[in-house]
Amino acid sequence: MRTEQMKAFKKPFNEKTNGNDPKFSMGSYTWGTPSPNYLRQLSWSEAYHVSLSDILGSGGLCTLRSTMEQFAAKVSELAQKLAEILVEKLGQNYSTFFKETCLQSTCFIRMNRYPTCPISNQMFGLMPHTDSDFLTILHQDHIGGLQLVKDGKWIAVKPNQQALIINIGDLFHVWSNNVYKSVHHRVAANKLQERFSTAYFLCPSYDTVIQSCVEPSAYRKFSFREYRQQVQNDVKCFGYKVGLARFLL
Ligand SMILES: O=C(O)CCC(=O)C(=O)O
Ligand SMILES: [Fe+2]
Repeated sequence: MRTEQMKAFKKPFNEKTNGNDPKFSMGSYTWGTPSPNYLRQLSWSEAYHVSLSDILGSGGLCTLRSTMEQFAAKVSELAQKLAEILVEKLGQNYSTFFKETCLQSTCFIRMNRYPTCPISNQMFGLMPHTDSDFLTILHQDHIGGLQLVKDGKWIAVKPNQQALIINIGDLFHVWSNNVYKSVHHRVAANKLQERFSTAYFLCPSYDTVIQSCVEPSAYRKFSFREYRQQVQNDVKCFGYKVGLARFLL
């Protein structure tokens, strides 16, 4: 998977941006941040953010897409299992909720590349954020740079290529009514070495209503579509994601 990912990023810029190669939907390839207001809001990275509905059943014609499909099949099984365990630990009986709402076709894979950055002390590889999903399964290479907030402090996640990193996302945060915390994370820019990572986002269909599994809920109900829209609008207007604060009751 990583080899195919590296090949995809090696393509000339105009091939990546015109959306024809490697045949993902228009807009899957992104670089930087959509509308930064100042330098520190510009992520020093490029990514393919791919809806699995684009690649499922693509057959063997494109090596990247069929590799992604195989990767997704394995990782989605793991994501489902983890979600089930997390629900069970909450004492909730929603054993089929994730199987029914987070189909493979509604999930996403994001391939990230962080090029070397000559002004690494002024930039992030990826701006601080939380993920807008139920949970994320992340694989990073040996370079390091991922950091997360623990007890109010930014700490580095030691790179380990033999391990997967599991992040709770905003939707589980709401669903568990603040029991599982959506983790703030970011990637430091690196002056000397490029870095790659691959993320699988467990997402529901856009119509799914997100609400806490217990009452009284700290958040108002919203659809996943509404949440994505709000996040996109905020990023466009302010240069950053406001996130769950918008939905607090
Ligand atoms: O590259 C990483 O380690 C983090 C990637 C990430 O947070 C994301 O794609 O949402
Ligand atoms: Fe993330």
